[in-house]
Amino acid sequence: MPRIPRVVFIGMPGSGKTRIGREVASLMGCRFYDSDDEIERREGMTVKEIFGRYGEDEFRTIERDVIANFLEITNFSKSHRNANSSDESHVIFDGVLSLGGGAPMNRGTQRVLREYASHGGNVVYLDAQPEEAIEHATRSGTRPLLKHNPQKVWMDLFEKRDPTFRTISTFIMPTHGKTPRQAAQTVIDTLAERVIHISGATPEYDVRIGTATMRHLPEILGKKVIRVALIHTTSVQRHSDKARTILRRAGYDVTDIVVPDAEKGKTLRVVSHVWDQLGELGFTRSDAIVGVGGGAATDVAGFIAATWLRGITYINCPTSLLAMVDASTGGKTGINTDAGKNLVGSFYTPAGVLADVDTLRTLDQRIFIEGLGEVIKAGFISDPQILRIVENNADVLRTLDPARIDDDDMEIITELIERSVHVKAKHVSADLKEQGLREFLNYGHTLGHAIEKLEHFTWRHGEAVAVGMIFAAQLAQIHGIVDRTFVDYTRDIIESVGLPTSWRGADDSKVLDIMHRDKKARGNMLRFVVVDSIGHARRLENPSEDSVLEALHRVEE
Ligand SMILES: NC(=O)c1ccc[n+]([C@@H]2O[C@H](COP(=O)([O-])OP(=O)(O)OC[C@H]3O[C@@H](n4cnc5c(N)ncnc54)[C@H](O)[C@@H]3O)[C@@H](O)[C@H]2O)c1
Ligand SMILES: O=C(O)C(=O)C[C@@H](O)[C@H](O)[C@H](O)COP(=O)(O)O
Repeated sequence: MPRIPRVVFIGMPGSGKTRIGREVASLMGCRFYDSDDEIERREGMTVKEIFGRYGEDEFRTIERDVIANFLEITNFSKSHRNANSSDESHVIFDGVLSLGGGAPMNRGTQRVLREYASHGGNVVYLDAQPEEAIEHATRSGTRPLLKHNPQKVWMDLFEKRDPTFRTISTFIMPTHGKTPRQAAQTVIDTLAERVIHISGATPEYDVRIGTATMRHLPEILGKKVIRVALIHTTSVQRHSDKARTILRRAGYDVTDIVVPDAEKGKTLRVVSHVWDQLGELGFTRSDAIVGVGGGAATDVAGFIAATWLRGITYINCPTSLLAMVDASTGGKTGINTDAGKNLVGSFYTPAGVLADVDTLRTLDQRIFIEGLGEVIKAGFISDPQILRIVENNADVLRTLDPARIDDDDMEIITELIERSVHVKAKHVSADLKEQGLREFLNYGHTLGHAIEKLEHFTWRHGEAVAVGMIFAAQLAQIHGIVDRTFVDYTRDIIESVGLPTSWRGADDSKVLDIMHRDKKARGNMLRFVVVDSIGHARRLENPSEDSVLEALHRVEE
């Protein structure tokens, strides 16, 4: 089976393509290759001699062929493949390749790199500080190009190459302040991330799930952003501290804006107060918001971003399981009003979602388990494998102490997050504004939102959704859509992870009243999402009030 480099480094002269590339290869226990060495071996001449004898155009053609050969472009089949997963594959991703500084400027080489990346290859742009890179590049005195006025020559090249490097790379790695070893470790951590692309929205963006993912904040914000408002609650202070450090190191002017915890933060009063703060700070359209926290914090941060100056850039850094699997992705932003939950908001897409799974370690156990409500929902509406993983690991999940998550637990949790985000991505990419498919993400929410409101938010969102799913299953059974076994299975899996399975809280009329204010309702007609077989959702429109109340009474037991 052909072997293809797992990562290809590109960058300016002196950016560390060889030093960092070698470190990455050594940490991964694989071989390091340099395209210039390979060209010299193949041609039996030095790069300088090839330039001298044939000129740059011919050199770039040879270089393109060597790189294409390395990347086995012709061996790629149409089947999906991912260098970062163990998916079945017709090639093995192994080794590290470093390219000559000017290589990605050749159109043919660009096509080769794009094809490689489209099959899961990693093209890493080492983004070095000019002074450091120039110093490194000129130190050996072996680069003829930089012999005279290296500062100007390097900067001119940088102006030309940087935009291309940014578009051609699959990720950009700022190297400033890092030893080659640290930079290599960061590359390896990034390669281990699970990345889910969200399309069908402007901007399109990635959800990155892994460790220390907040390091990507600067590369997503880019160079135009000057001020960043870091919106968070005090309960996640240590995580927002990390974000602040990363942002300040990258040169942003960062202001912390602390909002009240949980649903208390999702109010117009809080939003209005933050608008005032942004006004005082002189926030312009080229400034940005970073929301760090649970789903309530990311919902309100997103809403503020959507409404300030009619929309500025924002990034979500979810820190609860529920926010990672659901709330942070998809661009539903909003606040609660006296009339009900999430009744005011907008669809406004983040520029990126950075889920650092290590932040889960500071969660309360109840909040962790709550998140499983939305995980199970994703399983019921779209991905039966999620339910199998939950079933197989129910004891671990129910008794998990987040402070003591070990590697095996983390693997299970990360898999559940990744799968749930895929479910979310499928629905929001196809239907950002909830005109059809996206409604299925609301499974369990019609009663769920009513419970939250009637219990004055003492019930957690995921807990209420859990009971809401049992209610929806009961309703589906009453309407002959599923049988009793399905209802029992729903209740059992929810119970197995320690989520509530019943609720008795209010007059029927109060529950019905809130259900009528659900966003899925149309006029006087109630509409529900039900599941007719595991992994497949559909709508149930205008069921009789008797059947709705019968289902409600069944969850009181
Ligand atoms: N926009 C969407 O698509 C979407 C989807 C699902 C849920 N939601 C919303 O998300 C909210 C529920 O999210 P949630 O369950 O994360 O609740 P939450 O935001 O209230 O967070 C739960 C609690 O955990 C704390 N917390 C969060 N991360 C922590 C950490 N790492 N360490 C310690 N404490 C931490 C929070 O401060 C809070 O006290 C609801 O408002 C719900 O409506 C939105
Ligand atoms: O993203 C969606 O769409 C969802 O419905 C996801 C839900 O899990 C989430 O709770 C959402 O906030 C509910 O939206 P709402 O419009 O019903 O309030």
